[in-house]
Amino acid sequence: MARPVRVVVLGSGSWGTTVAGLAAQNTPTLVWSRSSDTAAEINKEHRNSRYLGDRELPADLRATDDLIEAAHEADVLVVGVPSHAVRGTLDRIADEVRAWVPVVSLAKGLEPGTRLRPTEVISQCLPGHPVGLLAGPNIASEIADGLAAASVVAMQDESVASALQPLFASKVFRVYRNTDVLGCELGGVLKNIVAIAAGMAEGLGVGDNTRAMVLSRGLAEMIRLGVAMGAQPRTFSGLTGMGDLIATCMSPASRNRRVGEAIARGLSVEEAVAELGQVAEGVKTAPTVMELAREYGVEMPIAAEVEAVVAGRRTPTEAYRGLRRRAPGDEEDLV
Ligand SMILES: NC(=O)C1=CN([C@@H]2O[C@H](COP(=O)(O)OP(=O)(O)OC[C@H]3O[C@@H](n4cnc5c(N)ncnc54)[C@H](O)[C@@H]3O)[C@@H](O)[C@H]2O)C=CC1
Ligand SMILES: O=C(CO)COP(=O)(O)O
Repeated sequence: MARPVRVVVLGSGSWGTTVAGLAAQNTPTLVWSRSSDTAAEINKEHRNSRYLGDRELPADLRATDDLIEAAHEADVLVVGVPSHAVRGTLDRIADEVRAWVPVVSLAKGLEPGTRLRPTEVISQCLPGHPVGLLAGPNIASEIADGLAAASVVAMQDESVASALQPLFASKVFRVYRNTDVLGCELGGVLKNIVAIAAGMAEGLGVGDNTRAMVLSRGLAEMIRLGVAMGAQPRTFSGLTGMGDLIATCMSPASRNRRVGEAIARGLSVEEAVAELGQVAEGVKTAPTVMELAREYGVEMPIAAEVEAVVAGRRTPTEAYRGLRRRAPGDEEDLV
């Protein structure tokens, strides 16, 4: 009998640990943590208190602080570190991962400097491997609590995607497939910036109509840049686009939204990020997205205001005033 597929997740933050917990219910799974204390806590107490509080993890989820050991074990490699850490982590194991092992990114940001998406960074570090991502409206704490949700494995090769789906799925976690890797990945990246705007709106005490305007016009910006870069417009009305945008903008647990709210309360960006103690990818990604918007010649007024706020050039109140300066054009003009 063939031995089961072994999943290895790199990164033991809130989402890396949660995805490892999902996989461990289906197949032998190992999570790598750069913290030996966290690895020991997962192994001995089946918890990751720093990121997931008292939530109990599957007893057979194993953890290690040895990156090389983790790389050797992988039949499927899941990259769950933040976008800025993907290259540094994978460079250390480029010669250790077996050829053809599929690699699945969880990261929702862009690499600062290169402007590359995480799957592009992965392809540079691990050439020749099938590379894709798992994304959707997936607030980690809710999924760790066992609440129902859905996600998407995006891979160019549908047969690899089909093989990956059951590794992460459960009765309450539905995993779809999509071959539009670019569109799915950009959805997760861009919604974080709109979520910072939604958080600022929350902190400023706006009404529901304003919230809905930020989401809808934010989605229009996501589609505009995505299509200019070559993504399928339809992808943005699915789980990885509108779905993730709604979850992240609405959830008080979203780190990006919380950063926006904290800035509107008067904290500096640095103070807001420090208060959070977890990654809010939209903060680092906003300037990179505006570079892409300029390169592709697309207008992204909401993202531009968010970028100005995180760079300290505007207050949230000024940013919302700034949005009013632009004359409304044709609503259908998405591209
Ligand atoms: N938390 C969530 O609900 C979701 C998060 N994501 C995405 O997943 C990615 C990971 O996020 P989280 O687990 O939530 O972050 P987190 O802030 O909870 O944890 C980050 C993890 O990465 C590790 N890390 C940070 N810098 C590192 C470095 N230079 N080298 C190695 N390890 C490093 C930290 O020690 C920690 O274990 C992000 O791109 C995020 O946008 C995607 C879906 C849901
Ligand atoms: O991507 C997420 C939900 O799908 C998590 O969003 P935050 O990083 O804002 O918490």
